[in-house]
Amino acid sequence: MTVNEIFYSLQGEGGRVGEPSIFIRLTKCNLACSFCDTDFADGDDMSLDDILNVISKFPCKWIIWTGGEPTLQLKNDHLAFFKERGYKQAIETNGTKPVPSLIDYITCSPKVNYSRIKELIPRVNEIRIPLLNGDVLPDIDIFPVADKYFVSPVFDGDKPNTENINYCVEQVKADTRWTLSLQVHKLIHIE
Ligand SMILES: Nc1nc2[nH]cc(C(=O)O)c2c(=O)[nH]1
Ligand code: SF4
Ligand SMILES: [Mg+2]
Repeated sequence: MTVNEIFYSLQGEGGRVGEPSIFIRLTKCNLACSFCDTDFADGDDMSLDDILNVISKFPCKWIIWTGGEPTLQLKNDHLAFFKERGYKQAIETNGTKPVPSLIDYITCSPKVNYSRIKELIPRVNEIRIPLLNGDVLPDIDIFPVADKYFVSPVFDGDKPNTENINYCVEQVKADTRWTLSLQVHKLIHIE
């Protein structure tokens, strides 16, 4: 696999915020969002053993596959390798590709083609939609069934954007099926 970076931190967003997690950021994405906060272009080829060598140093059994768009590379063969070694595996996906079945926790952060996501990924653990001041919050029913639906105000890089946050607060207050999610890792300056 081509890997951009591997780091150990706390999940900074969504329904599992604060949980220790090993982030494996895979190279490549099939979208080019204006607000993208990740430089995922570079990467090194790593075998599954190479990756295991790095992550086994961390006292944690949860992996978060992210990117870029991790579904462009991630297959059940990869997931089975880590599952056999006692890891649980989550994914942060943009919802444009199917998710391999061995994933234990799916966060879908939709950016485009909202109505197609349901066909590709019928059930997710969380939807976490990035929103900018003035963006129309889509009807929640367009998305796959989820345990939780989050609105995530887009930050200015690593800094909170007060206008975006206030706008998202109003959206959530107006439709209580949504919950606000902040990028806590940026607020507390961790990776
Ligand atoms: N702490 C922390 N939590 C995160 N949750 C999703 C992230 C991502 O970049 O996909 C991320 C990240 O980069 N850092
Ligand atoms: S889908 Fe995610 S990683 Fe890809 S360009 Fe958009 S924000 Fe960046
Ligand atoms: Mg990030």
